[in-house]
Amino acid sequence: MSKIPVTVLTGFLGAGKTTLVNHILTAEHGHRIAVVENEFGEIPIDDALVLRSDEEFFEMSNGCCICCTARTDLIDILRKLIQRKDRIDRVLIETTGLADPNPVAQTFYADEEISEHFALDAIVTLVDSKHIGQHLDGAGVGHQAVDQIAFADRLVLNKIDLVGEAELADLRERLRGINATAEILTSNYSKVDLADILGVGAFNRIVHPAWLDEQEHFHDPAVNSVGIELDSAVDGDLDETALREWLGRLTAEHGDDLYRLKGVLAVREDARRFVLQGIHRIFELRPAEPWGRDSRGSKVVFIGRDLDRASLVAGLRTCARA
Ligand SMILES: Nc1nc2c(ncn2[C@@H]2O[C@H](COP(=O)(O)OP(=O)(O)OP(=O)(O)O)[C@@H](O)[C@H]2O)c(=O)[nH]1
Repeated sequence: MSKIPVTVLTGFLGAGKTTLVNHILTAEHGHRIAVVENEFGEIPIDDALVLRSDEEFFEMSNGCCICCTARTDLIDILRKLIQRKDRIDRVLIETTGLADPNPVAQTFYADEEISEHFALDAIVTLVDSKHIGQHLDGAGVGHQAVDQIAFADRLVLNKIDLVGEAELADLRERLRGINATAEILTSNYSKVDLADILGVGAFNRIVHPAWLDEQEHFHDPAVNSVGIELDSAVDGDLDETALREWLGRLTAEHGDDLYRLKGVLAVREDARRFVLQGIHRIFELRPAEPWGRDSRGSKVVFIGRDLDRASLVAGLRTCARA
């Protein structure tokens, strides 16, 4: 049974989230998306569209529906969506004002029924290209605007009508300094190709090798990124038990500072690649495609605050010697 992919949408105040949601709810894009709103009442939809108090979902004419968690919690909403599964093919959760995607992400791992039907797909962060600079100026880690950029899988630079090419190039450079790995898209009035933000499989995807090369560009001292590469022929494969224990300890002890961990790993005596994905204290390590003729090796990227490269390298190497 295929799981319904879930996109988590974040973005600082005024970035264009509501504009995107309105676009999803009204345009003929062919996707049947359930939009879960944090707070109902933010979307400027007609009076005619306002939910009656006993209704939890409002169906739009393009096949999408909208529901809100103000009245009930996310798990309840998702349970109800399971019953409507034949009518939706994607879920988008707008995390209004929520800097930390951890509680939302947790829902998809911690609850058995939910994780059976849904799979976290990607975290998409909308950025107001004109104004984000002033939010980032002087903002340290822990500031919403910085954090939302740091943990994104996709960054959508919106409002590009308001900036020139040079300004946009500077912005890209700056965002690369906070998040070396997210794919960057641009938009006007949040008009993105929905296929670019929904069902992208960031949580399933094999890590792109270019990620590690991009570490060199990382220069924001507050948020840093540590990329580690082990060549199996030289350093050996990893022991799965040791690896799980180490990751468990690492995320338990440093979960607050670890925004994302992602990687592809060579596990001893297993022909398959193992994919690592994590957000703060949640991590998932699972087998994926076989290595085949590719040479085996482990690549991991940690993104977070004040990460200690030496101890991360030592920790991972220990798993290769276990
Ligand atoms: N010029 C320009 N304005 C835009 C664009 N996208 C959105 N806006 C405008 O920016 C304002 C804020 O957009 P919203 O979609 O409400 O932003 P939001 O992220 O939902 O804002 P909050 O709910 O405050 O977090 C609105 O007036 C939009 O019409 C764009 O690409 N260019």
